[in-house]
Amino acid sequence: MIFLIGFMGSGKSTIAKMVSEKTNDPYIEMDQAIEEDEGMKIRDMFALKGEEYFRDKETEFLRNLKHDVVLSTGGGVILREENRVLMEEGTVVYLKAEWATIVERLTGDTDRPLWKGDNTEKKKRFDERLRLYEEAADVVINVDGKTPEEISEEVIECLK
Ligand SMILES: Nc1ncnc2c1ncn2[C@@H]1O[C@H](COP(=O)(O)OP(=O)(O)O)[C@@H](O)[C@H]1O
Ligand SMILES: O=C(O)C1=C[C@@H](OP(=O)(O)O)[C@@H](O)[C@H](O)C1
Ligand SMILES: [Mg+2]
Repeated sequence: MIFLIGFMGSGKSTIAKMVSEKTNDPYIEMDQAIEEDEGMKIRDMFALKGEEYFRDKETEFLRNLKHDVVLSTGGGVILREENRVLMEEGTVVYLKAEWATIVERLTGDTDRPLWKGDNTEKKKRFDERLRLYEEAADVVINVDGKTPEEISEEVIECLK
């Protein structure tokens, strides 16, 4: 099992798909799987049911994961201790991006309910989470200035 973790915009969804295409290992995009299970977009889930409801779905998803897959998680998966413990079952790869990289990629994004407010608020969330990503990670890959192609190759390389 490979878990890709990292802040919103670090490239988890993009890289999981690419790694899976290169290795032929199956992959799951956790946010997408939850959206399909719930029949609802994540931003609507946050708005209608609240963040905790979504967090429960994330934990449930990890508890029920049976098959060996490449999994792109959502950026907040590291918030719950139970999730961090569940991910110890596999290799946790942290896609580490500088704040400037995140801003460059997500400016104008309206899909992510927690990508909101002014930059100080967003940066605070980023800073608060850094330690949790580092702690949960088995492997850290710096993604700044690299193409998805290069990052995918690095992920595959470090899993050998
Ligand atoms: N290495 C990269 N270089 C440039 N843009 C990237 C790279 N990886 C992802 N992106 C872009 O950044 C945005 C966020 O990527 P995404 O895979 O959704 O991240 P996450 O799942 O971590 O939030 C998307 O628009 C994606 O195309
Ligand atoms: O960081 C977060 O708390 C979240 C990140 C999102 O996934 P991405 O990291 O793929 O954007 C998604 O799970 C949800 O909007 C919450
Ligand atoms: Mg994603």
